[in-house]
Amino acid sequence: MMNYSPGKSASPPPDPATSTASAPAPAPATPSAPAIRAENLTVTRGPRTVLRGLDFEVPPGQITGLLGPSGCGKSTLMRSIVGTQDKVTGTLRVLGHPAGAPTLRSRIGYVTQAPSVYDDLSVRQNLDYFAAILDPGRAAADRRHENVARAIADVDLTSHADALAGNLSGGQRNRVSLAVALLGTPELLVLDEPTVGLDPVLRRDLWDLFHSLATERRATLLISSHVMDEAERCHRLLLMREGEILADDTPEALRTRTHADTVEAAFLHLVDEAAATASPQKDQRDQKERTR
Ligand SMILES: Nc1ncnc2c1ncn2[C@@H]1O[C@H](COP(=O)(O)OP(=O)(O)OP(=O)(O)O)[C@@H](O)[C@H]1O
Repeated sequence: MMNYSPGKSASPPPDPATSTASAPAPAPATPSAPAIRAENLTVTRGPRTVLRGLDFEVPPGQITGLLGPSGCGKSTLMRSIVGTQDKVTGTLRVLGHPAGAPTLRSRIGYVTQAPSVYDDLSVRQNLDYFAAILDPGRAAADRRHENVARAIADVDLTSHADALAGNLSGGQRNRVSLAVALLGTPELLVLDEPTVGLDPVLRRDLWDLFHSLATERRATLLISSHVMDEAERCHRLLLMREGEILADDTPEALRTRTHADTVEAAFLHLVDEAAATASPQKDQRDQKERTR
């Protein structure tokens, strides 16, 4: 079990594997300044416009799910937010600064889809290495030791702390990456498909950890997934399709608005609605990009 006490929350979030439309995650009170604010955010990659004039806000201290089919632009949006994406135009403010500002480096934890760990180091050595970069010097040794132990416990790898990362399963290596991102106690965590390849028990435990980070550490989490049942675990959702935001709302409001039982059904409803109102210009543009 991960380092999380469900009893501390007013009402624990539902299990994504078994959650139903009647069990949305509780949302903490929303303070005013958004953690992320995008206006007319546009990104091109090669000849393609991958994100098309996005306008949205991500509230602080909550879990926002970024959902949509493969290739819709989720990773590109996350890369833009953490400042590693080229050819970004429009406005993108993160924790009150322009995305990519050096001052944000220690305030954001980012976990990519491919785990970034050293296979020839143990779990603890990986964490020690990144902790020494974040918080260098002899005087910080005790603090680093504590932070490393906490991050390893957060992701439930204490019993594997001395195993070589290269000998771990794919899901375990993903969790080492997540532990690295948790080291600096970041205010914003950007997690690109963190639950891919995990069994239902680990998935549930990770979602419990995410909720504890939001409720107890007041962190803001932006989590991408293309598994729609995980949407029910989020306080808010950004539903994406083909580089555009189809909806920006709570899971409950989305289901109510579309008269759907699940977020997946709501998403399909919104896709059909968007197709029905698509302009001939958009059809022409799509056709042109497909033939490039
Ligand atoms: N280097 C590149 N050059 C041109 N187009 C690219 C490049 N990388 C990605 N794309 C395109 O950008 C679009 C968005 O890709 P992105 O990886 O952001 O999608 P995604 O929603 O994260 O997909 P997945 O869920 O499969 O990870 C895709 O259509 C992809 O083909």
